Amino acid sequence: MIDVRAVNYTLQVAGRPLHILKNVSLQTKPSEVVAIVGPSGSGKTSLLMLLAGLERVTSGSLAVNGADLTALGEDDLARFRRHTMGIVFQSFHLIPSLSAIDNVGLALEIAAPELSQSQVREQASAALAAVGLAERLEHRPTALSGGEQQRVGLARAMVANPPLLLADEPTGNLDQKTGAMVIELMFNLARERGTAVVLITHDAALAARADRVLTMTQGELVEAAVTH
Ligand SMILES: Nc1ncnc2c1ncn2[C@@H]1O[C@H](COP(=O)(O)OP(=O)(O)OP(=O)(O)O)[C@@H](O)[C@H]1O
Repeated sequence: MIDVRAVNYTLQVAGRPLHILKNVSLQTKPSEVVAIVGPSGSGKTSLLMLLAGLERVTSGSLAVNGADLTALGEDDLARFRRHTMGIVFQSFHLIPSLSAIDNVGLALEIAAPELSQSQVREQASAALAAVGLAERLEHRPTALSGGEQQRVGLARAMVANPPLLLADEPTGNLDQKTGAMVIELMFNLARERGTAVVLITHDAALAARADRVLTMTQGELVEAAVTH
């Protein structure tokens, strides 16, 4: 699913190079659930941004689902993102003026413009039911709890059935119990559908539920433990 080899990622900050990722390699299989842990500022989000095609590597190779992201232009990258991955963020990033079903429906429309309005509603509604929110379809984000908002975020990321789910501290804004529930849901959905997952978390207990745990330390990625 993911094939990252000898990736370096360097930004120029105040005229000086900042080496954010150093010789990072990572190979994952389809359906594999990988957790990345590590201290704040170690480069975890930067790696996710590269995997999402939202930033570009400085050197090295990076392929996702068979596509060489270093060779794609911006339009192809955008198309690739729409069809290949769902992304869940720490701060939910829902559109405040839209109901839960419209937040999810909009993502589906973008990924699958050929669908009719009624198909979009039907599939968005099913995606929300899959995260336990069948009774909250018309709620706007402000009328939902944090855990519910993140479940909408998860439904939005999964509604087009992407082969890869990227999650950047999806429980970071939730209390421990709610966070554990959202992760449980995410892992269950991913396993049911064979979705590969790359999850960034500060929570070692949540990370331990993944197939593999890797640790990022000062821009270097190492395999931490085999959990199963
Ligand atoms: N656009 C940028 N300009 C300057 N520095 C940056 C930029 N993006 C990232 N950095 C720096 O690169 C380092 C890695 O950042 P990154 O967000 O990847 O870390 P992280 O491991 O995800 O941290 P956290 O757990 O706190 O989210 C940090 O020191 C950060 O300040």
